[in-house]
Amino acid sequence: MAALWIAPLYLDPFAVNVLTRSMIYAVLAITVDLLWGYMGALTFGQAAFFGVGAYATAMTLGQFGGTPQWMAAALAIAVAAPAALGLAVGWLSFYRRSTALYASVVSLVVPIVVVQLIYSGGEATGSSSGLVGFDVLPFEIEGFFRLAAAVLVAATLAAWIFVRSDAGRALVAVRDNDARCAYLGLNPRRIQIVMTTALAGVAGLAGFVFANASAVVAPENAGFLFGTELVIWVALGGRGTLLGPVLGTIAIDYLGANLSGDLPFLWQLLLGATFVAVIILLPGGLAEIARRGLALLPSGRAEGFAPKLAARALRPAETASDRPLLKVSGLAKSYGSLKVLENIDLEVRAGELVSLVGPNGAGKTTLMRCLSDGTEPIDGAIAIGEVPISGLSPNRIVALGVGRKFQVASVFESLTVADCLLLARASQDGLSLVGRRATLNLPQAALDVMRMTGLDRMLATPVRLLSHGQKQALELSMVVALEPRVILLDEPTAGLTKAERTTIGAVLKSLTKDFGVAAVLVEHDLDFVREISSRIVVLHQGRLVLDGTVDEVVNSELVKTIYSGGGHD
Ligand SMILES: Nc1ncnc2c1ncn2[C@@H]1O[C@H](COP(=O)(O)OP(=O)(O)OP(=O)(O)O)[C@@H](O)[C@H]1O
Repeated sequence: MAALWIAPLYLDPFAVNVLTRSMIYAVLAITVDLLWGYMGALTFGQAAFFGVGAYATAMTLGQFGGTPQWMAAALAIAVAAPAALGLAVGWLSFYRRSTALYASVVSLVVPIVVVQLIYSGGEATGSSSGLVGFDVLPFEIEGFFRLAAAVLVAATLAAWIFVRSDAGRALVAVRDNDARCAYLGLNPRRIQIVMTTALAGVAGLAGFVFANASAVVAPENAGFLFGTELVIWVALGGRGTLLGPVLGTIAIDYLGANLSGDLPFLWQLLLGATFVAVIILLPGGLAEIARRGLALLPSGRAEGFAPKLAARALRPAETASDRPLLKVSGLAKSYGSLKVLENIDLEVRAGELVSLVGPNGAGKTTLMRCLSDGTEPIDGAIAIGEVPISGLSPNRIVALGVGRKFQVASVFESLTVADCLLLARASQDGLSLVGRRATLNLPQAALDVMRMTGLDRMLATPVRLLSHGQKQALELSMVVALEPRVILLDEPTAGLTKAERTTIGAVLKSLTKDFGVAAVLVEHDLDFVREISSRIVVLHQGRLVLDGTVDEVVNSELVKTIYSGGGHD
């Protein structure tokens, strides 16, 4: 801060002017980095929000003058207008079932639309010539330099605190695996929309400073070319790091201003070639070089953060009752003309562990999907407790008390073991926007799974370094940490050793017997099924062909025929 404060006294006016602009662009680079580097949404739209903020400032000050009241009003409009546009764009980009590519295309269209609006705005927007001659803050160039520096330092600090907080972990979780986020009861769409809105507001703030500092706004400030440049600067600097994009943007914009006047084509060529080289050779950007250098120093290899683990008291056991916790009536599901499930009736009560068996392709995973996602098109009805789940997205079904473990372990590869568990508790314990939770309170059953697989000693380990079996165990711990009333488990023991399987069996038995959880388990290991199930349901070619006690099913001729490859219609 001190260096930035005195820098304008030692720099020539050209450098002061250019660096003021570069630092404002660096604020924008931070917003692109948070959206793309951390949350995984490649965006070209930040230029549009910046342009709207700059134009809102210029139009307000041009119309009403730069009195303190109108200056404050211009600032408020410069933040609120892009934020409102950001809300609309966020909603359009991240509605349910939209893809990442779709969101990027929307972000590309927004600057084009905004520029067209500026062109067709006549005198109000100055059309292609932009706006000049409006009142600005009464600063000298040094004052604007310091204002830009203060905004940049504040934005960098705020972003730094945020990405290191618990909530920052949720951002990375959305990038890694938004489906898992939803199945932990978080709402990834809402996180994406809130971030788009908030960062559109920050871009608008940068636009306010820019309009004041440069005293001119032009359509290029909102255009998609500028939006693309921001992406290039962030990629070169190192997306997913904060200092990389900040320093990268300042360096490239400053160099560009110095070189592009004399060598416009050569500069573009140089920048393009460096961009391609960095993407191919150094996907982590220039920050990667710094990181590799730091990692060589003993002090550079800092251990990741790990909270203390503690057991939390589970809520009292669900009282045994005749009312089913899970009720499926007349369920049918087709993919086009392929009927995958037909006329399924199933009830699971508190304390029951129902195993779902059947040959490959019988429809077991599809049934699990229908039970945990109310937006799947189906015929028939499914209720959790007494609440019909039709139309409810997975995160709302989690809120009804349903936890689902997937067939292939679904965890967050870029996060640590502790972070995964933290996110599993987020829907109940909340997430801090500024700090880290020091103690992680998990249900005893989740701790048991952790202890027996040694995960409790690997809290700071990145998930991508875990073995297949450890990832399975971690996902199971996460699902148990949700404290579900109904737990859906698709092959939870695949890839685990015999000893681990036995312990998982004991954990599941305890969850159902002692805590009244209703469990549905898909499992191919019939010995395991026999040991722990209270009932077995046999699915064959999409139909429920048998629902009985362990003995009834194991001794059934029909089951023997199905598993020996017979039983076809
Ligand atoms: N998204 C989809 N689109 C089209 N067909 C699908 C889809 N998902 C599943 N199917 C089909 O539905 C049938 C049932 O699949 P499902 O995965 O539910 O079986 P499963 O019993 O879980 O098998 P496995 O034990 O191999 O996991 C299969 O014929 C499969 O090809």
